[in-house]
Amino acid sequence: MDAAQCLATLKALGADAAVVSDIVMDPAWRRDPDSVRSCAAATTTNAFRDDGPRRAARARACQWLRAKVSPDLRKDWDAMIQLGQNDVVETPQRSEETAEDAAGDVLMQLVSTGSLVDGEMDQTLPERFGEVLGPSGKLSQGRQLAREPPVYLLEDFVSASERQAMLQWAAAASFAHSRIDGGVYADSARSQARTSTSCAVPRGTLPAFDALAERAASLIGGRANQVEPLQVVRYEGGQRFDNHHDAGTVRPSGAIQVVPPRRIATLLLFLTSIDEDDDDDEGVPNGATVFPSLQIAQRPKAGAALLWPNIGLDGRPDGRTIHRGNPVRGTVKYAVNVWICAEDVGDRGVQSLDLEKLRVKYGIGNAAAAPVPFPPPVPLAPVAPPAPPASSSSSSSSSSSSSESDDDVPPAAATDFEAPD
Ligand SMILES: O=C(O)CCC(=O)C(=O)O
Ligand SMILES: [Fe+2]
Repeated sequence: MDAAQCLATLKALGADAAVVSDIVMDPAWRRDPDSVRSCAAATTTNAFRDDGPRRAARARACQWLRAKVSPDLRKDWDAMIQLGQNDVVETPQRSEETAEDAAGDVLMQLVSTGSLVDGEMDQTLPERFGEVLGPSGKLSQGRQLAREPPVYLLEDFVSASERQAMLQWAAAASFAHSRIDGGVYADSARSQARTSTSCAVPRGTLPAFDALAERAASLIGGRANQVEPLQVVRYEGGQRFDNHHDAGTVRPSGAIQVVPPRRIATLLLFLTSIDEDDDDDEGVPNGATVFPSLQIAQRPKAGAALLWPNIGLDGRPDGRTIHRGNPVRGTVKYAVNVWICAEDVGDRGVQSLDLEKLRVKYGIGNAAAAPVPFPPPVPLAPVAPPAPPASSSSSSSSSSSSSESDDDVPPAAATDFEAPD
């Protein structure tokens, strides 16, 4: 794709192509924060009207543009795309849309922000979550928010006194900026995608926390040793956690690269409630946990827990359980992450696991051991890029997508966007 094709794609999609073209024809745009934000906003305008193939085409154009943005301004670009995504997911039009449309939105966002690149999959997860959680399983009396994959809301999962004890502990604990990718990789970043603060809870801290870990693990037939040290999360002042998957990093192909230890399931316990009254004027559910592909938006409800599998019935990470924590405004949200893993993590905690051994054991990061690509949550039909206009740019940029990284971005003086002759 080059500049002319990118613009033609956006034009064909009815995006504010005039705005985009004004911006991108001036090579200085990529270093100017206002232009970067305007460009991101213009490229996502009305994206919710696109069907799957059109979304895919738009995502490609967005991704290509993002690669041209000066690296220090990528966070501005991503923030704008995320804003557009929130609009897309929460607008009333969504009720008419199918889960596939919603998944298309997620893909579009993930792809266009560049948070996805090709990766490996985990083929070895042996658990069949559905057998335990399905209608005949142990949890059939939980309120089932989605059938497949099964997502449950478990009211009063902890008692009022347990919850109070946890909140009291949290009030005195020391919270730090939350991390992504489990905080286990060197590049596990203080991410703009996750702006909350959090705090790990070592085993033995409080009987209520230990009981929670044990209860959660036993629900799916596991042991407390399979639960990572619990993590209390706190959101306030617009803090959020953008779309992500708890089992690992979502790649542009839709593949989810597992980050060890392998999180089979997540139980998210809400310690506080947020009512509808606390929503802003835009009608975005304040602080809700949202599964876009499953069209679930669960408001925090004190004492209740959400439980979902991170793997599908085929034992592979399931893209349909990509989820996010909506921004929290005007109140404080506390929740506890209970990540139930395929292997024992015991008292040692994640940090002390031999990650290299795990990577070797499960073929993570080893292309030869993971030859089968994980299908994207919703297969998007390939779209032929629109033919470039007759006065096509002489741009020689041929970088197309996921291989683009900060290193690949041409230096500031590159001329990809110079106006055609
Ligand atoms: O806060 C939420 O609603 C979601 C939190 C979450 O998904 C996480 O911490 O992994
Ligand atoms: Fe999560």
